[in-house]
Amino acid sequence: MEQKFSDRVFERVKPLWNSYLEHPFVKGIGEGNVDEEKFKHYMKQDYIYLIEYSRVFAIGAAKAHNLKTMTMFANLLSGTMNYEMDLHREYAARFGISNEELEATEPSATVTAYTSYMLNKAQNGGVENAIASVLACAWSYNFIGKELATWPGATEHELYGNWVKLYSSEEFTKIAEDCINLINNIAEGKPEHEQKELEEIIVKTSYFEYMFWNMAENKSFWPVEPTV
Ligand SMILES: Cc1ncc(CN)c(N)n1
Repeated sequence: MEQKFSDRVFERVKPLWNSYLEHPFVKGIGEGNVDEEKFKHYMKQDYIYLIEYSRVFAIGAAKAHNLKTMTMFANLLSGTMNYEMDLHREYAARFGISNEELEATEPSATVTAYTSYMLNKAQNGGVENAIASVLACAWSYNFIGKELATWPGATEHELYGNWVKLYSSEEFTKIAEDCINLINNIAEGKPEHEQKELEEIIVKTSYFEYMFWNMAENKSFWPVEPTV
């Protein structure tokens, strides 16, 4: 059977994605013992990350060559803004954070770097760059969610259970699978050097994902100069 582009990508990123499962913040969600202040910081930063991530889907829709691809990007955009971001709004309400405050969150250095990278690639390339920029985001969260859902008590945890449930849900699995199908359809038949460029975007965004988990664990924002 012919290898799909996503199979080759998965082989490359698997060690890095497996390391997410060892990350203290991710493990803490699965074990239900993440510090609440760290989780609040993560949730706020993730909300504004998702606004920029949604823009990448919009760019993909605008650059699509046919109606089927355009519709898929539009559905991914709607799924993110209405389904995934509802989780963040629900957590914010529990923490007493208004939607206005959530939306006005100042982006950290990691969020700024990550979203600037994705938007730059999507704006300066074709539709293939748009989907390559968001693939690791959707797919790796589903990879993590499905794994954590097998950990004892993870989906029932009173605070973090909803996170695990959403990212392992059928709806979110469909979002991840739609991204995988899009990249396979778009990468198919492209010359090796172009496939390599897409693979590089997916590897870089996978590194950014790791940096995001670090940002959450360390509650980091911007580095502070010791002398100022
Ligand atoms: C940083 C990040 N990456 C990916 C996802 C999943 N859309 C997310 N919510 N946040």
